Amino acid sequence: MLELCDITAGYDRRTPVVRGISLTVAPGEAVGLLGPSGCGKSTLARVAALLHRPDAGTVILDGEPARRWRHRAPRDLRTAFGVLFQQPRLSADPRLRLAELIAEPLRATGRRREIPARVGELADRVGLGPELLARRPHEVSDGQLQRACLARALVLRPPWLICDEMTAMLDASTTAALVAVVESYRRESGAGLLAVGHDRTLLTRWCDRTVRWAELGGSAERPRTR
Ligand SMILES: Nc1ncnc2c1ncn2[C@@H]1O[C@H](COP(=O)(O)OP(=O)(O)OP(=O)(O)O)[C@@H](O)[C@H]1O
Repeated sequence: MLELCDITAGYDRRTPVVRGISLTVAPGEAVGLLGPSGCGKSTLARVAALLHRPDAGTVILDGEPARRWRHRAPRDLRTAFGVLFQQPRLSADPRLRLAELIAEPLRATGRRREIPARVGELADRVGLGPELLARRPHEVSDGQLQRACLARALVLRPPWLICDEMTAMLDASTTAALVAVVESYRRESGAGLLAVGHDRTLLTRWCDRTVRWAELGGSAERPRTR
């Protein structure tokens, strides 16, 4: 269970952008979080993935409250999340070829031996051929780079996925392809998903339930079921 309890977070303690938000994702569940631009969805998504320390409130992962954040979080908690952001270029090292980008989490966790098989399998899954895998981020389209970032997010087989406007920059067919990859991964792994965005049609089709930002807050979650 991923529990966000009464989270207050932001970039200046005097004016938090997220105030007293609570949200729960059950194992295997897909929850969509809808909200207008600038309301704080990305900030909350980063808190959920242990990438941003909240000013107040608790993130509880499978009963264990998170106490450390970013690189200070224990590895097993940090690697429990596969995270995808809206702009793949901001989260991709421009020096790495796509194959190296996908392999990065395996390298960082000392699992180099798994790299060839796992990168091949995931490249197939997201639809990247050998020629694209040899290119660097500036030599591919946003959609191709996002495919590589999705492969990277799945490479450690995380039990949780956090997708922050993952498809906002993409066309309809790439969006459908990436959502299909996420869903097939979730079917086989049982991973839970928090998908953040402002596309109501996409999120209500994709997720088991969708909650609106305006409905969250205080200490109680008031989910909207589709
Ligand atoms: N690194 C930062 N430093 C200071 N303020 C920030 C930072 N990142 C975001 N903000 C501000 O926090 C607020 C919430 O931003 P956030 O990105 O969480 O919203 P969002 O709902 O995801 O928006 P969008 O849908 O446009 O991506 C905004 O007012 C934004 O300007």
